[in-house]
Amino acid sequence: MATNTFHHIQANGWHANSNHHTKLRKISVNMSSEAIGVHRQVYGTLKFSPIGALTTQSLADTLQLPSKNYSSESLITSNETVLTLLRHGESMWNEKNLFTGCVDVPLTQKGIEEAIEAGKRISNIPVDVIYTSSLLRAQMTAAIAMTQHRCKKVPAVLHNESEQARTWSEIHSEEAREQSISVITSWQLNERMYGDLQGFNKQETAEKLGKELVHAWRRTYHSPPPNGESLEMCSQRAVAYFRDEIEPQLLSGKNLLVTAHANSLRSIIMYLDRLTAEEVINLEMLTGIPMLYVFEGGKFIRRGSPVAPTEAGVYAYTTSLAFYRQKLDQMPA
Ligand SMILES: O=C(O)[C@@H](CO)OP(=O)(O)O
Repeated sequence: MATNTFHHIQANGWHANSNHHTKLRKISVNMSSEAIGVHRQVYGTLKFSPIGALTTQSLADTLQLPSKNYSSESLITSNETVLTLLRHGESMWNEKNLFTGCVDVPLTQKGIEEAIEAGKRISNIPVDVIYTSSLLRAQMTAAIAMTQHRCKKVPAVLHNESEQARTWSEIHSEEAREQSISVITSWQLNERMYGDLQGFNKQETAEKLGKELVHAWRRTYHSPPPNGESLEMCSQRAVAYFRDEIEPQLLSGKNLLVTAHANSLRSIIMYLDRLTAEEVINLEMLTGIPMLYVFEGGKFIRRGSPVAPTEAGVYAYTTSLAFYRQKLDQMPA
């Protein structure tokens, strides 16, 4: 991989060390300057999906926007939707370098700050529904990130653990419902279950049992840690959930935020980017760095990580996103 390419990916908080499959292409995005106010070049990492999001058709579709309603659903009238993936901020066990897996520990102060920063980065990206794991650190990250969102909607957890919990958490005012974003929690998005390693220090374990063995448990696709899940096992439940629950929502026009974990997200990205078992070894997920995908025509196109809310280029990903940002600008303060 060319040095520039590697640096670009690193700058986006995205460590994909694979050097022969990641192609960086420069995409010239020429949008209506009157409508969008930007004409910029956007850099995207393309693996196997062709770029198809920027067509005159989608621009024409997007131009038919209602003026009063600020919901992202009505703003994005093309068939395009966005998927934002976000690993939780630093947890108290990340800080201590302990194998965490399904142990349910909260964020550190640094993790809270990372979630705020992530929220700023996605504050102009539409979010209609939030999916999160059933673990506190992912839920905290989603809730904290949404405090920064310019739509000012309130995330509200749908409690689906029993019929009673579902009924008792219902919102009955239509106005309040419109101003809220449903949060759907699912164990299938949880971190891989780390088995007998949960609670042990990663470095000490590597020193005791051998670096190669521990690296194989942590990063390879097929090797399960003792009594725990391999990435493959984690992938079977996380990707099945993604295909059965998350993809249909994107297809139905919803823009989604998914907050989850290093290995459930590695599984999902492996599926989205069609990585091989070899390639996924080098896929590292940083805490609190959002990654944006555009979903159009049944294809996922990775668009990188939004850098900052002030960065004009962020809004030049697609015309629909630029319009959504423009509508947010018009919202009363
Ligand atoms: O401990 C864990 O649960 C995970 C993520 O922090 O560790 P790893 O770096 O091995 O994926």
